[in-house]
Amino acid sequence: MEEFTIETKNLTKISDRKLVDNINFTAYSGEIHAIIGSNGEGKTVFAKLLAGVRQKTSGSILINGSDVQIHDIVSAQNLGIYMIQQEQVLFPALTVRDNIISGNERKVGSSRIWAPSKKKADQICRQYLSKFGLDLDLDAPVSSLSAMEKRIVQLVRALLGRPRVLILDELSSSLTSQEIEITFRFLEELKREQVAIIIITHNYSVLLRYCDRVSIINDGTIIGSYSREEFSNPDFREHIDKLKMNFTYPSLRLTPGEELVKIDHISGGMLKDVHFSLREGEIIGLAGLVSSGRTSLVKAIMGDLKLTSGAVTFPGSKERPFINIISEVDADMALFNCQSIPFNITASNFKRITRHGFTSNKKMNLYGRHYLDKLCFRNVKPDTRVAHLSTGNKQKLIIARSLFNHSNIYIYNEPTKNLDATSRLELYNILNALILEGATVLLISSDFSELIGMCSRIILLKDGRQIGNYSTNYLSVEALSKELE
Ligand SMILES: Nc1ncnc2c1ncn2[C@@H]1O[C@H](COP(=O)(O)OP(=O)(O)OP(=O)(O)O)[C@@H](O)[C@H]1O
Repeated sequence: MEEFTIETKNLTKISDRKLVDNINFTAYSGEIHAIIGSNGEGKTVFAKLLAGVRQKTSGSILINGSDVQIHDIVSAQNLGIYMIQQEQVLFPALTVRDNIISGNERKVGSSRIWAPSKKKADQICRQYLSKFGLDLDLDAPVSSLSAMEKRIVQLVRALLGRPRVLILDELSSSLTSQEIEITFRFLEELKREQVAIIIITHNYSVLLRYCDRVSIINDGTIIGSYSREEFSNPDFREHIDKLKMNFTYPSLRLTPGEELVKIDHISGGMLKDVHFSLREGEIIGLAGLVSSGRTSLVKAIMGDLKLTSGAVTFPGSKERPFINIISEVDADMALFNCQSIPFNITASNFKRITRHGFTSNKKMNLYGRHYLDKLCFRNVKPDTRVAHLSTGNKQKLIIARSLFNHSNIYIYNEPTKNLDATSRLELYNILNALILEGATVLLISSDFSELIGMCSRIILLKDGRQIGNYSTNYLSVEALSKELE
């Protein structure tokens, strides 16, 4: 592929306010260009304008200096611009094969009339999936895949279109460092083929390790662009400090108190002889790769999995206590999109806002405002529509909802996915406050540095078996990844 540039000149998008404000931006073929910034600053809206998912209000997009018209996704794709969105844009009930091939039929050799043969489609799907080390059942519905596998299916679908510009919105969230490495090894290959790769990320190590250039978005506009050689400039460091991307974990190690949950040699589903305890004042990490049994273990604790041996007990409670959980489903599935922000926050415990049998709107709004402040939502008001929130802000809303309902057992599955560094730190401090009050937290995360930074112990699961229960004092990300290989 020949070299080219994709540029924007004064690109602007106005909705109820300016979401993208006069952005001048250039990305070059054969580079990985990162876009960074806090939650809700306009990164996704900007990327969607390039990819034709949303339409600009004014300004222009240019390829090699010539104005191009992007009216919709198809016109963007005809110019070679493809985007992997943060939300999963897949057909959950269709097979892996159909999801990959849909929209790409002509590119895999079908005629105007006939769909591509199953044999040909399978061959192409396997060829691309194997680049990521995946050997998926092509007849499986996409809904049965893990987060990483779904992302790769979306990526493969885009790759079949032979993109010139590939935009990846938060590809690395919920991926382990190994999975990130596999993905970027492939992106490096595309880079050599002169594809311009634009990634939106909150992950500082991804930025340092893989990106050639970075643009910083604040309040809908680009406030600085830096090449890799400029990453040590004081000016750039100042931006990074402001975004807190180089934060250190506020780890708090307390002496564990009473046992709150005892997982006593349980087997059932895919779990085999898993055993550990959750005690007051502890954050315990749970690490495992795809299909390791993390979800089954959560189900077992919630009483939602039939056990063949062992038991989950709650010493100190006569009956099953209330467990506060953030599950792995996408924010869009977990929120009431047509209801207000205060409704979504207080929905976990309407009793707290009920007077004389009626929910009090006044109390609902009061609590809504309180949690918006507590979790530092920027540019968000209680009456902002939930559907219009950025992905990171939706995730914060889920966290706020879980905090609204007090409990002393918290199970948080990937709670920091899509959060900017400031919001992550905010959440870590909240977790510390919870354990200081005597709660216990089971933190499930693909981010091993987060687990090592915040947890006192880490349980390792592999193929449903517990292969380790380690203190994090002397544990490194590399050692943890090696154990799980
Ligand atoms: N359709 C819409 N109408 C009104 N406001 C919107 C709409 N879509 C997005 N916004 C607002 O635009 C701003 C930028 O959103 P965007 O999704 O681009 O943020 P982001 O920088 O990608 O954040 P994150 O890191 O959380 O993904 C947010 O304040 C969001 O609430």
